[in-house]
Amino acid sequence: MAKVHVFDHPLIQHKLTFIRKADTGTKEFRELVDEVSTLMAFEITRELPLTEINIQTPVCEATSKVLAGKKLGVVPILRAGIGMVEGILKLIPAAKVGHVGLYRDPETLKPVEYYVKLPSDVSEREFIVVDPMLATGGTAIEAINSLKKRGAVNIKFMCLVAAPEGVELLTKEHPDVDVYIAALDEKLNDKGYIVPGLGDAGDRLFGTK
Ligand SMILES: O=P(O)(O)OC[C@H]1O[C@H](OP(=O)(O)OP(=O)(O)O)[C@H](O)[C@@H]1O
Ligand SMILES: O=c1cc[nH]c(=O)[nH]1
Ligand SMILES: [Mg+2]
Repeated sequence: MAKVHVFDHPLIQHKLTFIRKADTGTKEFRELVDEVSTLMAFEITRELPLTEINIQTPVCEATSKVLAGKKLGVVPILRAGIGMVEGILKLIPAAKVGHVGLYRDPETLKPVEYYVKLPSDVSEREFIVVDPMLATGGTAIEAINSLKKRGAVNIKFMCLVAAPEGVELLTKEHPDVDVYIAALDEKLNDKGYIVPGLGDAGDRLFGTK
């Protein structure tokens, strides 16, 4: 069964408030999404394996811990997921970056795939699929289907704001995928937007309508 982690760290919650505010402009919105993504990456990497190496400190020889070199991949769901990539790479710069392009049809709310590019060693990597919004869940489910179809076996999903409907469907469809959320909101409205949410994440990141 998938685990659902809601990050209640005060810095994440504080920054998210300003991301949500309608009068936050594109520049500040993008910077805040970047910062929250770094903070979430700090939490999500908590269980990365370590190994010990021998080093010389100015005082003596010692054994000390370094990352064991697990192969990681970050996969933003285009477009809005792009806003989270740099923030994550600040902490795990060696991760490879794949892309899955999906948009949600505004009438049917069904996801439409238009692009996929993943690292070649898909089955050996641990992937973090990122998108600021998990609304109906259709997009995240399709993105993960796309990765699994190409051989991915180790996947986490990370988003800023989720609706309960999306979390329920995603964890039902992909029980092996743990979900990491900055805030679990109240519901979806009749247009499929998260309430209270933050509006259209892609439009707010890139200044489009
Ligand atoms: O959970 P769902 O109901 O599927 O909705 C969530 C999706 O909708 C938004 O993308 P959008 O279609 O606006 O594309 P964009 O990133 O290009 O703006 C958002 O960034 C998610 O990808
Ligand atoms: O609230 C929502 C729902 C889907 N996509 C968004 O960008 N925002
Ligand atoms: Mg959008």
